[in-house]
Amino acid sequence: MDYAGIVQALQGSNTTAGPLVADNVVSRFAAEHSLLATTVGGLAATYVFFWALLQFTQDANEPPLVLTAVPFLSPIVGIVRRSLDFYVYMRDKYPSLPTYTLRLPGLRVYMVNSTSLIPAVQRQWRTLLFPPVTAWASEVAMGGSKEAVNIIREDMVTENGFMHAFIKAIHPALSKGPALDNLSRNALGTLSKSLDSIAAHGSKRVDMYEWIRHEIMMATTDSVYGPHNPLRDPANEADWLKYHPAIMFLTVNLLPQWVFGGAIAARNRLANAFLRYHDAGHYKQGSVYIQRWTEQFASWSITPADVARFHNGNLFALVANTIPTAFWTIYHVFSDPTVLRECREEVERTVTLETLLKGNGDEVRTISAAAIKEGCPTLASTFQEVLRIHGMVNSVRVVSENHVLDGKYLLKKGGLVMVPARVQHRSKEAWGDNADEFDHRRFIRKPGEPLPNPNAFRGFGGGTTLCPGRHFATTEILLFTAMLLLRFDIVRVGDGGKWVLSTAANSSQAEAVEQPDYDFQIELRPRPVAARKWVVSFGGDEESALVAEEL
Ligand code: HEM
Repeated sequence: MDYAGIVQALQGSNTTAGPLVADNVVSRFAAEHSLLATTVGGLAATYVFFWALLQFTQDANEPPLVLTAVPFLSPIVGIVRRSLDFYVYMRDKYPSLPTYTLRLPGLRVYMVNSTSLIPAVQRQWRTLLFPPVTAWASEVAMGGSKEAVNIIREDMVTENGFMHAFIKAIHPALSKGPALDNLSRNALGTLSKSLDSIAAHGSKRVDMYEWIRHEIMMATTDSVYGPHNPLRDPANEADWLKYHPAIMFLTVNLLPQWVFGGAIAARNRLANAFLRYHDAGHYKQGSVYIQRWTEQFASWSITPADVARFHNGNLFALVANTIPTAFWTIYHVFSDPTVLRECREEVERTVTLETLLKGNGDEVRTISAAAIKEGCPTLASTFQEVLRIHGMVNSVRVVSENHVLDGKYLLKKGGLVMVPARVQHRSKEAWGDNADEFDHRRFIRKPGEPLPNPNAFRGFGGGTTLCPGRHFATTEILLFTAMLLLRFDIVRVGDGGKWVLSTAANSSQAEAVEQPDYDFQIELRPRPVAARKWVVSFGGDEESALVAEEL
Protein backbone atom coordinates (compact mmCIF):
# COMPACT_ATOMS: atom_id res chain seq x y z
CA MET A 1 0.00 0.00 0.00
CA ASP A 2 1.30 3.41 -0.93
CA TYR A 3 1.11 6.60 1.13
CA ALA A 4 -2.00 7.93 -0.64
CA GLY A 5 -3.79 4.65 0.03
CA ILE A 6 -2.97 4.84 3.73
CA VAL A 7 -4.26 8.40 3.98
CA GLN A 8 -7.37 7.49 2.08
CA ALA A 9 -8.04 4.45 4.28
CA LEU A 10 -7.47 6.44 7.48
CA GLN A 11 -9.78 9.21 6.25
CA GLY A 12 -12.34 6.55 5.43
CA SER A 13 -12.19 5.40 9.06
CA ASN A 14 -13.90 8.65 10.07
CA THR A 15 -16.92 7.94 7.91
CA THR A 16 -19.92 5.78 8.34
CA ALA A 17 -17.99 2.46 8.49
CA GLY A 18 -17.00 3.21 12.11
CA PRO A 19 -14.18 1.94 14.40
CA LEU A 20 -14.19 -1.62 13.10
CA VAL A 21 -13.02 -0.52 9.67
CA ALA A 22 -10.39 1.72 11.27
CA ASP A 23 -9.05 -1.17 13.37
CA ASN A 24 -8.78 -3.30 10.27
CA VAL A 25 -6.92 -0.63 8.41
CA VAL A 26 -4.44 -0.09 11.23
CA SER A 27 -3.77 -3.81 11.68
CA ARG A 28 -3.34 -4.26 7.92
CA PHE A 29 -0.94 -1.33 7.90
CA ALA A 30 0.97 -2.76 10.85
CA ALA A 31 1.12 -6.21 9.27
CA GLU A 32 2.30 -4.90 5.94
CA HIS A 33 4.92 -2.66 7.63
CA SER A 34 6.13 -5.00 10.30
CA LEU A 35 9.54 -5.16 8.66
CA LEU A 36 9.82 -1.38 8.70
CA ALA A 37 8.60 -1.26 12.30
CA THR A 38 11.08 -3.96 13.34
CA THR A 39 13.91 -2.14 11.60
CA VAL A 40 13.04 1.23 13.15
CA GLY A 41 12.59 -0.37 16.53
CA GLY A 42 15.88 -2.26 16.17
CA LEU A 43 17.71 0.89 15.21
CA ALA A 44 16.22 2.79 18.11
CA ALA A 45 17.17 0.00 20.51
CA THR A 46 20.70 -0.12 19.07
CA TYR A 47 21.01 3.65 19.38
CA VAL A 48 19.79 3.56 22.98
CA PHE A 49 22.15 0.67 23.74
CA PHE A 50 25.23 2.46 22.35
CA TRP A 51 24.18 5.76 23.88
CA ALA A 52 23.84 4.07 27.28
CA LEU A 53 27.12 2.22 26.78
CA LEU A 54 28.84 5.53 26.04
CA GLN A 55 27.37 7.24 29.10
CA PHE A 56 27.84 4.38 31.55
CA THR A 57 31.42 3.66 30.57
CA GLN A 58 32.45 7.32 30.78
CA ASP A 59 33.77 8.27 34.19
CA ALA A 60 32.62 11.65 35.51
CA ASN A 61 36.26 12.52 36.22
CA GLU A 62 37.41 11.98 32.65
CA PRO A 63 37.61 15.08 30.42
CA PRO A 64 34.08 16.01 29.28
CA LEU A 65 32.64 13.80 26.58
CA VAL A 66 31.66 15.58 23.34
CA LEU A 67 30.32 14.63 19.89
CA THR A 68 27.88 12.00 21.09
CA ALA A 69 24.98 12.55 18.62
CA VAL A 70 25.78 9.22 16.94
CA PRO A 71 27.66 7.29 19.63
CA PHE A 72 31.20 6.29 18.60
CA LEU A 73 30.68 7.51 15.03
CA SER A 74 30.23 11.29 15.30
CA PRO A 75 33.94 11.90 16.02
CA ILE A 76 34.93 9.84 12.96
CA VAL A 77 32.51 11.80 10.78
CA GLY A 78 33.91 15.07 12.17
CA ILE A 79 37.54 14.09 11.57
CA VAL A 80 36.85 12.88 8.03
CA ARG A 81 34.71 15.90 7.19
CA ARG A 82 36.94 18.63 8.55
CA SER A 83 40.32 16.95 8.22
CA LEU A 84 43.11 19.33 9.39
CA ASP A 85 40.58 21.94 10.55
CA PHE A 86 38.82 19.53 12.91
CA TYR A 87 40.87 20.31 16.03
CA VAL A 88 40.64 24.09 15.72
CA TYR A 89 36.92 23.77 14.94
CA MET A 90 36.45 21.75 18.13
CA ARG A 91 38.44 24.26 20.19
CA ASP A 92 36.20 27.06 18.89
CA LYS A 93 33.05 25.01 19.44
CA TYR A 94 33.97 24.23 23.05
CA PRO A 95 36.06 27.25 24.08
CA SER A 96 35.60 26.57 27.79
CA LEU A 97 37.04 23.02 27.66
CA PRO A 98 40.77 22.73 28.44
CA THR A 99 40.52 19.10 27.38
CA TYR A 100 37.74 16.80 26.15
CA THR A 101 37.11 13.15 25.37
CA LEU A 102 36.26 11.69 21.98
CA ARG A 103 34.98 8.12 21.97
CA LEU A 104 35.66 6.05 18.86
CA PRO A 105 34.96 2.33 18.52
CA GLY A 106 37.23 0.68 21.10
CA LEU A 107 39.22 3.86 21.71
CA ARG A 108 39.22 6.91 23.97
CA VAL A 109 41.01 10.00 22.71
CA TYR A 110 41.76 12.81 25.14
CA MET A 111 42.29 16.03 23.19
CA VAL A 112 44.29 18.81 24.83
CA ASN A 113 43.25 22.37 24.00
CA SER A 114 44.69 24.36 26.85
CA THR A 115 48.30 25.56 26.56
CA SER A 116 48.68 25.33 30.32
CA LEU A 117 47.99 21.56 30.29
CA ILE A 118 50.86 20.84 27.88
CA PRO A 119 53.67 20.84 30.49
CA ALA A 120 51.59 18.45 32.60
CA VAL A 121 51.35 16.04 29.63
CA GLN A 122 55.06 16.35 28.86
CA ARG A 123 56.13 15.76 32.46
CA GLN A 124 54.36 12.39 32.49
CA TRP A 125 56.54 10.87 29.76
CA ARG A 126 56.82 7.59 31.70
CA THR A 127 53.02 7.21 31.83
CA LEU A 128 51.89 8.97 28.67
CA LEU A 129 54.18 7.16 26.27
CA PHE A 130 55.49 8.03 22.82
CA PRO A 131 57.49 4.81 22.09
CA PRO A 132 54.35 2.68 21.46
CA VAL A 133 53.56 5.05 18.58
CA THR A 134 57.03 4.51 17.11
CA ALA A 135 56.76 0.73 17.64
CA TRP A 136 53.39 0.67 15.90
CA ALA A 137 54.71 2.61 12.89
CA SER A 138 57.80 0.35 12.78
CA GLU A 139 55.50 -2.64 12.42
CA VAL A 140 52.65 -1.53 10.19
CA ALA A 141 54.26 1.20 8.08
CA MET A 142 57.86 -0.02 7.84
CA GLY A 143 57.18 -3.75 7.90
CA GLY A 144 59.50 -4.56 10.84
CA SER A 145 59.51 -8.24 11.87
CA LYS A 146 57.69 -9.41 14.99
CA GLU A 147 61.05 -10.17 16.67
CA ALA A 148 62.40 -6.67 16.06
CA VAL A 149 59.18 -4.96 17.13
CA ASN A 150 59.10 -7.10 20.29
CA ILE A 151 62.57 -5.81 21.17
CA ILE A 152 61.29 -2.25 20.74
CA ARG A 153 58.16 -3.00 22.79
CA GLU A 154 59.84 -4.91 25.61
CA ASP A 155 60.46 -1.86 27.81
CA MET A 156 59.07 1.42 26.59
CA VAL A 157 59.25 3.18 29.93
CA THR A 158 62.75 3.09 31.37
CA GLU A 159 66.19 4.01 30.05
CA ASN A 160 66.90 0.26 29.88
CA GLY A 161 64.47 -0.16 26.99
CA PHE A 162 65.40 0.14 23.32
CA MET A 163 63.63 3.39 22.44
CA HIS A 164 65.03 5.55 25.23
CA ALA A 165 68.53 4.11 24.73
CA PHE A 166 68.24 4.71 20.99
CA ILE A 167 67.21 8.36 21.30
CA LYS A 168 69.96 8.90 23.88
CA ALA A 169 72.53 7.38 21.50
CA ILE A 170 71.65 9.53 18.48
CA HIS A 171 71.24 12.84 20.34
CA PRO A 172 74.96 13.78 20.59
CA ALA A 173 75.42 13.28 16.83
CA LEU A 174 72.64 15.83 16.19
CA SER A 175 73.48 18.33 18.95
CA LYS A 176 75.91 21.27 18.88
CA GLY A 177 79.39 20.05 18.04
CA PRO A 178 81.63 18.76 15.25
CA ALA A 179 79.29 15.89 14.20
CA LEU A 180 76.43 18.32 13.59
CA ASP A 181 78.72 20.83 11.87
CA ASN A 182 79.87 18.07 9.51
CA LEU A 183 76.31 17.07 8.70
CA SER A 184 75.41 20.67 7.91
CA ARG A 185 78.65 21.30 5.98
CA ASN A 186 78.09 18.29 3.75
CA ALA A 187 74.43 19.08 3.13
CA LEU A 188 75.30 22.66 2.19
CA GLY A 189 78.15 21.34 0.00
CA THR A 190 75.64 19.35 -2.09
CA LEU A 191 73.25 22.31 -2.28
CA SER A 192 76.07 24.71 -3.27
CA LYS A 193 77.17 22.43 -6.10
CA SER A 194 73.65 22.31 -7.44
CA LEU A 195 73.32 26.10 -7.31
CA ASP A 196 76.76 26.50 -8.94
CA SER A 197 75.56 24.39 -11.83
CA ILE A 198 72.35 26.43 -12.29
CA ALA A 199 74.31 29.71 -12.05
CA ALA A 200 76.75 28.51 -14.70
CA HIS A 201 73.94 27.80 -17.18
CA GLY A 202 71.77 30.90 -16.77
CA SER A 203 68.09 30.91 -15.82
CA LYS A 204 66.27 27.69 -15.05
CA ARG A 205 62.57 26.88 -14.88
CA VAL A 206 61.48 24.31 -12.34
CA ASP A 207 58.38 23.11 -10.53
CA MET A 208 59.00 24.76 -7.19
CA TYR A 209 57.99 22.01 -4.75
CA GLU A 210 59.46 19.22 -6.84
CA TRP A 211 62.76 21.08 -7.24
CA ILE A 212 63.08 21.81 -3.51
CA ARG A 213 62.04 18.26 -2.69
CA HIS A 214 64.80 16.79 -4.81
CA GLU A 215 67.47 19.27 -3.66
CA ILE A 216 66.75 18.77 0.07
CA MET A 217 66.46 15.02 -0.39
CA MET A 218 69.87 14.76 -2.06
CA ALA A 219 71.60 17.20 0.30
CA THR A 220 70.21 15.60 3.45
CA THR A 221 70.80 12.01 2.42
CA ASP A 222 74.29 12.72 1.00
CA SER A 223 75.32 14.24 4.30
CA VAL A 224 73.79 11.45 6.39
CA TYR A 225 74.64 8.35 4.30
CA GLY A 226 77.95 9.51 2.81
CA PRO A 227 79.51 8.69 -0.56
CA HIS A 228 77.38 5.55 -1.07
CA ASN A 229 74.08 7.31 -0.44
CA PRO A 230 71.42 4.86 -1.76
CA LEU A 231 69.14 7.77 -2.66
CA ARG A 232 71.61 8.78 -5.39
CA ASP A 233 70.19 5.90 -7.42
CA PRO A 234 67.13 7.35 -9.24
CA ALA A 235 65.34 4.00 -8.91
CA ASN A 236 65.54 4.25 -5.12
CA GLU A 237 64.37 7.86 -5.14
CA ALA A 238 61.43 6.82 -7.35
CA ASP A 239 60.59 3.99 -4.91
CA TRP A 240 60.58 6.48 -2.02
CA LEU A 241 58.11 8.63 -3.97
CA LYS A 242 55.83 5.60 -4.42
CA TYR A 243 56.07 4.52 -0.78
CA HIS A 244 55.93 7.89 0.99
CA PRO A 245 52.28 8.86 0.22
CA ALA A 246 51.09 5.49 1.61
CA ILE A 247 52.81 5.85 5.00
CA MET A 248 49.88 7.63 6.65
CA PHE A 249 47.38 5.03 5.43
CA LEU A 250 49.62 2.13 6.43
CA THR A 251 50.02 3.67 9.91
CA VAL A 252 46.26 4.13 10.38
CA ASN A 253 45.95 0.47 9.30
CA LEU A 254 42.22 0.52 8.52
CA LEU A 255 42.43 -0.86 4.99
CA PRO A 256 43.95 -4.23 4.05
CA GLN A 257 47.61 -4.10 3.07
CA TRP A 258 46.93 -5.37 -0.49
CA VAL A 259 45.30 -2.00 -1.27
CA PHE A 260 48.80 -0.53 -0.99
CA GLY A 261 50.53 -3.34 -2.89
CA GLY A 262 52.50 -0.99 -5.18
CA ALA A 263 53.68 1.16 -2.27
CA ILE A 264 54.66 -1.87 -0.20
CA ALA A 265 56.60 -3.37 -3.11
CA ALA A 266 58.46 -0.03 -3.47
CA ARG A 267 59.13 0.02 0.29
CA ASN A 268 60.58 -3.48 0.12
CA ARG A 269 62.82 -2.64 -2.84
CA LEU A 270 64.08 0.43 -0.99
CA ALA A 271 64.75 -1.70 2.10
CA ASN A 272 66.76 -4.08 -0.10
CA ALA A 273 68.85 -1.15 -1.31
CA PHE A 274 69.49 -0.16 2.33
CA LEU A 275 70.34 -3.79 3.11
CA ARG A 276 73.06 -3.75 0.44
CA TYR A 277 74.33 -0.43 1.87
CA HIS A 278 74.37 -1.95 5.35
CA ASP A 279 75.96 -5.27 4.40
CA ALA A 280 78.74 -3.52 2.51
CA GLY A 281 79.51 -1.50 5.65
CA HIS A 282 79.03 1.75 3.71
CA TYR A 283 77.56 3.46 6.76
CA LYS A 284 81.09 3.55 8.19
CA GLN A 285 81.88 6.23 5.60
CA GLY A 286 78.67 8.10 6.42
CA SER A 287 77.94 10.64 9.15
CA VAL A 288 78.58 10.05 12.84
CA TYR A 289 74.79 10.13 13.14
CA ILE A 290 74.21 7.14 10.83
CA GLN A 291 77.07 5.24 12.48
CA ARG A 292 75.55 5.65 15.96
CA TRP A 293 72.12 4.89 14.56
CA THR A 294 73.32 1.62 13.00
CA GLU A 295 75.42 0.53 15.99
CA GLN A 296 72.43 0.97 18.24
CA PHE A 297 70.40 -1.60 16.29
CA ALA A 298 73.33 -4.01 16.19
CA SER A 299 73.85 -3.76 19.96
CA TRP A 300 70.21 -4.87 20.45
CA SER A 301 70.72 -7.83 18.10
CA ILE A 302 68.28 -6.49 15.54
CA THR A 303 68.98 -8.28 12.24
CA PRO A 304 70.35 -6.45 9.17
CA ALA A 305 67.07 -7.13 7.32
CA ASP A 306 65.20 -5.20 10.01
CA VAL A 307 67.85 -2.48 10.18
CA ALA A 308 67.25 -2.03 6.45
CA ARG A 309 63.47 -1.75 7.01
CA PHE A 310 64.00 0.85 9.73
CA HIS A 311 66.19 2.86 7.36
CA ASN A 312 62.93 3.70 5.60
CA GLY A 313 61.67 5.17 8.88
CA ASN A 314 64.89 7.12 9.29
CA LEU A 315 64.50 8.49 5.78
CA PHE A 316 61.01 9.63 6.73
CA ALA A 317 62.36 11.47 9.83
CA LEU A 318 65.12 13.04 7.73
CA VAL A 319 63.15 14.50 4.87
CA ALA A 320 59.37 14.31 5.40
CA ASN A 321 59.22 17.59 7.35
CA THR A 322 62.42 19.25 6.17
CA ILE A 323 61.17 19.36 2.57
CA PRO A 324 57.83 21.15 3.14
CA THR A 325 59.41 23.47 5.73
CA ALA A 326 62.08 24.48 3.18
CA PHE A 327 59.34 24.96 0.57
CA TRP A 328 57.19 27.26 2.75
CA THR A 329 60.23 29.22 3.95
CA ILE A 330 61.44 29.93 0.42
CA TYR A 331 57.86 30.61 -0.67
CA HIS A 332 57.22 33.21 2.05
CA VAL A 333 60.61 34.88 1.61
CA PHE A 334 60.40 35.24 -2.17
CA SER A 335 56.67 35.84 -2.65
CA ASP A 336 56.44 38.98 -0.51
CA PRO A 337 58.60 41.94 -1.64
CA THR A 338 58.91 43.27 1.93
CA VAL A 339 60.05 39.96 3.38
CA LEU A 340 62.41 39.52 0.43
CA ARG A 341 63.99 42.95 0.84
CA GLU A 342 64.40 42.69 4.61
CA CYS A 343 65.82 39.17 4.56
CA ARG A 344 68.14 39.88 1.62
CA GLU A 345 69.53 43.04 3.23
CA GLU A 346 70.28 41.11 6.42
CA VAL A 347 71.92 38.20 4.64
CA GLU A 348 73.99 40.46 2.35
CA ARG A 349 75.41 42.23 5.40
CA THR A 350 76.83 38.95 6.70
CA VAL A 351 78.80 38.05 3.56
CA THR A 352 82.56 38.47 3.70
CA LEU A 353 84.36 39.14 0.48
CA GLU A 354 87.91 38.08 -0.04
CA THR A 355 89.93 38.76 -3.15
CA LEU A 356 92.41 36.02 -3.72
CA LEU A 357 95.78 37.51 -4.33
CA LYS A 358 97.23 34.32 -5.65
CA GLY A 359 96.18 33.20 -9.09
CA ASN A 360 94.00 35.53 -11.16
CA GLY A 361 92.59 37.65 -8.38
CA ASP A 362 89.34 35.68 -8.10
CA GLU A 363 86.87 36.76 -5.48
CA VAL A 364 85.51 34.38 -2.85
CA ARG A 365 82.31 35.21 -0.98
CA THR A 366 81.79 33.45 2.33
CA ILE A 367 78.55 32.89 4.19
CA SER A 368 79.18 31.87 7.74
CA ALA A 369 76.59 29.92 9.67
CA ALA A 370 77.53 31.83 12.82
CA ALA A 371 77.03 35.20 11.07
CA ILE A 372 73.61 34.12 9.77
CA LYS A 373 72.68 33.11 13.29
CA GLU A 374 73.78 36.43 14.76
CA GLY A 375 72.87 38.81 11.98
CA CYS A 376 69.58 37.63 10.43
CA PRO A 377 66.75 37.96 12.96
CA THR A 378 64.14 38.59 10.25
CA LEU A 379 65.08 35.46 8.30
CA ALA A 380 65.08 33.44 11.53
CA SER A 381 61.72 34.89 12.54
CA THR A 382 60.25 34.10 9.09
CA PHE A 383 61.39 30.48 9.50
CA GLN A 384 59.75 30.20 12.91
CA GLU A 385 56.58 31.80 11.59
CA VAL A 386 56.55 29.16 8.82
CA LEU A 387 56.59 26.44 11.48
CA ARG A 388 53.84 28.22 13.42
CA ILE A 389 51.53 28.73 10.45
CA HIS A 390 52.26 25.48 8.61
CA GLY A 391 53.27 23.23 11.53
CA MET A 392 50.52 20.70 12.22
CA VAL A 393 52.00 17.93 14.34
CA ASN A 394 49.43 15.99 16.32
CA SER A 395 51.54 14.73 19.22
CA VAL A 396 50.09 11.37 20.26
CA ARG A 397 50.77 9.62 23.57
CA VAL A 398 49.48 6.25 24.81
CA VAL A 399 48.10 6.16 28.37
CA SER A 400 49.97 3.22 29.92
CA GLU A 401 48.06 3.25 33.23
CA ASN A 402 45.20 5.24 34.74
CA HIS A 403 46.47 8.74 35.44
CA VAL A 404 44.97 11.93 36.81
CA LEU A 405 46.31 14.71 34.61
CA ASP A 406 47.17 17.92 36.46
CA GLY A 407 45.32 16.54 39.50
CA LYS A 408 42.01 17.03 37.66
CA TYR A 409 41.34 14.83 34.67
CA LEU A 410 41.21 11.04 34.79
CA LEU A 411 42.91 9.50 31.75
CA LYS A 412 42.14 5.81 31.41
CA LYS A 413 44.69 3.15 30.54
CA GLY A 414 44.73 2.36 26.81
CA GLY A 415 43.46 5.79 25.79
CA LEU A 416 45.35 8.22 23.56
CA VAL A 417 46.30 11.77 24.48
CA MET A 418 46.58 14.17 21.55
CA VAL A 419 48.10 17.64 21.53
CA PRO A 420 47.28 19.19 18.15
CA ALA A 421 49.81 21.87 17.20
CA ARG A 422 47.30 23.79 15.13
CA VAL A 423 45.16 24.50 18.18
CA GLN A 424 48.17 26.11 19.87
CA HIS A 425 49.51 27.82 16.76
CA ARG A 426 46.16 29.50 16.03
CA SER A 427 45.48 30.54 19.62
CA LYS A 428 44.64 34.24 19.94
CA GLU A 429 45.46 34.07 23.62
CA ALA A 430 49.02 33.02 22.84
CA TRP A 431 49.67 34.96 19.60
CA GLY A 432 47.25 37.87 19.65
CA ASP A 433 44.35 38.83 17.39
CA ASN A 434 46.36 38.26 14.21
CA ALA A 435 47.12 34.62 15.15
CA ASP A 436 45.74 33.41 11.79
CA GLU A 437 47.96 35.74 9.75
CA PHE A 438 51.53 35.22 8.57
CA ASP A 439 53.64 37.90 10.26
CA HIS A 440 57.29 37.40 9.30
CA ARG A 441 58.50 39.68 12.12
CA ARG A 442 56.48 37.99 14.87
CA PHE A 443 59.47 36.25 16.46
CA ILE A 444 61.84 39.22 16.46
CA ARG A 445 62.46 40.10 20.06
CA LYS A 446 61.32 43.63 20.86
CA PRO A 447 62.53 45.36 24.03
CA GLY A 448 59.84 45.55 26.69
CA GLU A 449 57.54 43.06 24.96
CA PRO A 450 56.96 39.72 26.67
CA LEU A 451 58.08 36.60 24.79
CA PRO A 452 55.31 34.34 23.51
CA ASN A 453 54.48 31.35 25.69
CA PRO A 454 56.97 28.66 24.50
CA ASN A 455 54.41 25.91 25.14
CA ALA A 456 52.23 27.36 22.39
CA PHE A 457 54.94 26.75 19.79
CA ARG A 458 54.91 23.07 18.74
CA GLY A 459 56.85 23.26 15.46
CA PHE A 460 59.38 20.72 16.71
CA GLY A 461 57.14 19.16 19.38
CA GLY A 462 58.15 19.49 23.01
CA GLY A 463 59.24 17.73 26.20
CA THR A 464 61.36 14.58 26.01
CA THR A 465 60.41 13.98 22.37
CA LEU A 466 61.43 17.44 21.18
CA CYS A 467 62.79 16.79 17.69
CA PRO A 468 66.49 15.84 17.90
CA GLY A 469 66.96 16.75 14.20
CA ARG A 470 65.81 20.36 14.64
CA HIS A 471 69.26 21.99 14.57
CA PHE A 472 70.29 20.12 11.46
CA ALA A 473 67.03 20.94 9.66
CA THR A 474 67.11 24.59 10.80
CA THR A 475 70.70 25.08 9.62
CA GLU A 476 70.08 23.40 6.28
CA ILE A 477 66.92 25.35 5.51
CA LEU A 478 68.18 28.76 6.65
CA LEU A 479 71.47 28.49 4.80
CA PHE A 480 69.82 27.16 1.64
CA THR A 481 67.42 30.12 1.73
CA ALA A 482 70.33 32.52 2.42
CA MET A 483 72.26 31.18 -0.58
CA LEU A 484 69.22 31.58 -2.81
CA LEU A 485 68.73 35.15 -1.55
CA LEU A 486 72.33 36.03 -2.37
CA ARG A 487 72.63 34.34 -5.72
CA PHE A 488 69.19 34.24 -7.36
CA ASP A 489 66.00 36.09 -8.05
CA ILE A 490 62.96 33.86 -8.19
CA VAL A 491 60.12 34.71 -10.53
CA ARG A 492 56.73 33.01 -10.52
CA VAL A 493 55.97 31.64 -13.98
CA GLY A 494 52.36 31.74 -15.24
CA ASP A 495 49.26 33.19 -13.54
CA GLY A 496 50.51 36.67 -14.47
CA GLY A 497 53.53 36.20 -12.19
CA LYS A 498 51.29 36.32 -9.11
CA TRP A 499 52.28 34.25 -6.10
CA VAL A 500 49.23 32.56 -4.66
CA LEU A 501 49.56 30.58 -1.44
CA SER A 502 48.62 26.96 -2.09
CA THR A 503 45.99 25.30 0.04
CA ALA A 504 47.19 22.32 2.08
CA ALA A 505 43.93 20.48 2.74
CA ASN A 506 45.26 17.18 1.36
CA SER A 507 48.29 17.12 3.66
CA SER A 508 49.28 13.74 5.05
CA GLN A 509 48.69 13.83 8.79
CA ALA A 510 51.67 11.54 9.34
CA GLU A 511 53.77 14.66 8.79
CA ALA A 512 54.41 17.54 11.18
CA VAL A 513 54.24 20.21 8.46
CA GLU A 514 51.56 20.95 5.87
CA GLN A 515 52.26 20.01 2.28
CA PRO A 516 50.99 22.21 -0.57
CA ASP A 517 48.09 20.79 -2.58
CA TYR A 518 49.60 21.81 -5.90
CA ASP A 519 52.93 22.69 -7.44
CA PHE A 520 53.73 25.56 -9.84
CA GLN A 521 56.60 26.80 -11.95
CA ILE A 522 59.22 29.30 -10.95
CA GLU A 523 62.25 30.64 -12.75
CA LEU A 524 65.58 30.86 -10.95
CA ARG A 525 67.41 33.86 -12.38
CA PRO A 526 71.08 34.16 -11.42
CA ARG A 527 71.99 37.56 -9.95
CA PRO A 528 75.21 39.20 -11.24
CA VAL A 529 77.30 37.64 -8.46
CA ALA A 530 75.70 34.21 -8.72
CA ALA A 531 78.42 32.53 -10.73
CA ARG A 532 81.27 33.78 -8.50
CA LYS A 533 82.87 31.49 -5.97
CA TRP A 534 80.74 31.01 -2.84
CA VAL A 535 81.77 29.23 0.33
CA VAL A 536 79.66 28.30 3.35
CA SER A 537 81.70 28.13 6.54
CA PHE A 538 80.96 26.21 9.72
CA GLY A 539 82.61 25.43 12.96
CA GLY A 540 86.05 26.60 13.99
CA ASP A 541 85.91 28.64 17.16
CA GLU A 542 82.58 30.13 16.22
CA GLU A 543 79.32 28.80 17.48
CA SER A 544 77.85 27.69 14.19
CA ALA A 545 74.87 25.47 14.92
CA LEU A 546 71.65 27.30 14.26
CA VAL A 547 70.02 25.94 17.37
CA ALA A 548 66.30 26.13 16.80
CA GLU A 549 65.32 27.46 20.24
CA GLU A 550 68.16 30.02 20.34
CA LEU A 551 67.07 31.80 17.18
C1 HEM B 1 61.91 20.99 9.66
C2 HEM B 1 62.17 19.72 9.87
C3 HEM B 1 61.59 18.91 11.00
C4 HEM B 1 60.43 19.10 11.71
C5 HEM B 1 59.38 20.20 11.53
C6 HEM B 1 60.34 18.04 12.69
C7 HEM B 1 59.32 17.90 13.60
C8 HEM B 1 59.29 16.97 14.61
C9 HEM B 1 58.30 16.90 15.64
C10 HEM B 1 57.11 17.85 15.76
C11 HEM B 1 58.59 15.86 16.46
C12 HEM B 1 57.85 15.44 17.73
C13 HEM B 1 56.77 14.45 17.48
C14 HEM B 1 55.92 14.24 18.71
O1 HEM B 1 56.28 14.65 19.81
O2 HEM B 1 54.85 13.67 18.56
C15 HEM B 1 59.78 15.24 15.93
C16 HEM B 1 60.39 14.13 16.47
C17 HEM B 1 61.50 13.53 15.92
N1 HEM B 1 62.26 13.99 14.88
FE1 HEM B 1 61.92 15.66 13.77
N2 HEM B 1 61.44 17.23 12.55
C18 HEM B 1 62.23 17.73 11.54
C19 HEM B 1 63.43 17.21 11.09
C20 HEM B 1 64.04 16.09 11.61
C21 HEM B 1 65.29 15.55 11.16
C22 HEM B 1 66.17 16.15 10.06
C23 HEM B 1 65.53 14.42 11.89
C24 HEM B 1 66.68 13.46 11.85
C25 HEM B 1 67.91 13.74 11.86
C26 HEM B 1 64.42 14.26 12.82
C27 HEM B 1 64.30 13.23 13.72
C28 HEM B 1 63.29 13.11 14.67
C29 HEM B 1 63.18 12.00 15.62
C30 HEM B 1 64.11 10.79 15.71
C31 HEM B 1 62.05 12.26 16.41
C32 HEM B 1 61.49 11.37 17.54
C33 HEM B 1 62.06 11.80 18.86
C34 HEM B 1 61.71 10.85 19.98
O3 HEM B 1 61.19 9.76 19.76
O4 HEM B 1 61.99 11.22 21.13
N3 HEM B 1 63.55 15.29 12.61
N4 HEM B 1 60.20 15.94 14.82
